Amino acid sequence: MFIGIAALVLAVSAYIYKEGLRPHEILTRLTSPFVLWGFAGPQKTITDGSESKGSIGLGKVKGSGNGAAEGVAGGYKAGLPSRRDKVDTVVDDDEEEDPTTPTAPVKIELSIPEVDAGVGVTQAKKGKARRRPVDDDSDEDLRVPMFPALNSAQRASKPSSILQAPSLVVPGSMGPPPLPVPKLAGGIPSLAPPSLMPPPPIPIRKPPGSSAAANARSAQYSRPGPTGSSSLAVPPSASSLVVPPSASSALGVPPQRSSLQLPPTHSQPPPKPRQKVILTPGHSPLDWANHQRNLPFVPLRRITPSELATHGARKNESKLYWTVLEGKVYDMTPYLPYHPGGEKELLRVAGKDGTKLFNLTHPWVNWDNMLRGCEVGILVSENEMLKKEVVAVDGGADGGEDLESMD
Ligand code: HEM
Repeated sequence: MFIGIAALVLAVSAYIYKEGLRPHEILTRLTSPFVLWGFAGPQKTITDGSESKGSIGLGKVKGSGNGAAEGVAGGYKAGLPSRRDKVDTVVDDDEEEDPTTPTAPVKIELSIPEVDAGVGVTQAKKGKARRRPVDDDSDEDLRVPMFPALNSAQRASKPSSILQAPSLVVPGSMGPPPLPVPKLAGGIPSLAPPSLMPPPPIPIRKPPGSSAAANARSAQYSRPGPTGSSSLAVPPSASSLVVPPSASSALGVPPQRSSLQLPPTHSQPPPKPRQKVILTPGHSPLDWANHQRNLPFVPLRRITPSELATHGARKNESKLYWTVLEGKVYDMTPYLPYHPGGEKELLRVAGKDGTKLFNLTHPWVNWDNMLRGCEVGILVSENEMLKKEVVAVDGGADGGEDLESMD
């Protein structure tokens, strides 16, 4: 008895050492037969003759052909030949043990719900036992096939992490069902996790003669064309795209008339090209400002149109050129070389009233300030000259005149 127990302990120890089991795995393997047998009732037993690598129960086999076996305290020990083909019936703990039957360790697989095709199954029930046909080579290999099979579709569809997790895989038990794999509309399984949304459908070109729904779907993704009813469509007659006449003339393109465009107006004459002359050195506007300040004082006097005419461009013996701007007579002779428009233009108004022409040419020019030192008098009629003698009174530094004293 003692020797038997010692041998049993040694065998178990040797098996544990060989398998490299951890303590919790040993407890799991020891307790699973009890739990499964006691609460789950009869279990299927695979007797495909594979080598024992799955769960191991410790039990005794009753006899060698009568089908009585005690599957609670036995199991195949490492190195022992398989006796599964001798096991006909698996009985419960409460079944009476036949003392005459030699006990032998038997591997009893308790938690294999299904097996692959071609594997013999013995389904044990309490008090009864049914046996399915078993392969003849079950003596040599009692190994429990892993479920699902290595080449099954279920294993291929499972994440490898689930199958490899030791806490989730109970030897001899069925694994979790495969995770649902979302499929696309075309039947192609998606590789994305099920929590993520599938990508949007690929827009399909509208084939001619397709249905109305397909037309609406394709119109959602298609670019609006000129014939579409979208608000972004460009109207066929876009007058805003017509090149304006000014730009087209500059580019040398004939202008395109549109019904919304105003007709071209020619109310204003084309601008006159500038006629600035190249002034001689020392005759810039700044030079004139300095030169005007140094001009000698000239007493103002009454000047008649006849006298003004003697200071014109022609038949001018004095070579002094006068002009009238708004009633004031100016001797523009010193300004001639400083005039940006040239002497010729300035002499056009010599000996006469030049107000109108001056304002037509450059009304922005402050002539009163520019010609302050050139003023010689005021323009009076011939009748007024005959009445009174004009006497120049004011001879100040700024060239001002006392017009009251002239009267
Ligand atoms: C008598 C007093 C006049 C004074 C003080 C005067 C003064 C000036 C000044 C300061 C400018 C330069 C304007 C600028 O750069 O914007 C100018 C330009 C010119 N002036 Fe006179 N001017 C006088 C009379 C005249 C007259 C009578 C004519 C002849 C019609 C004339 C014809 C011009 C022309 C053609 C220019 C060139 C305009 C241009 O730059 O495009 N000016 N003048």
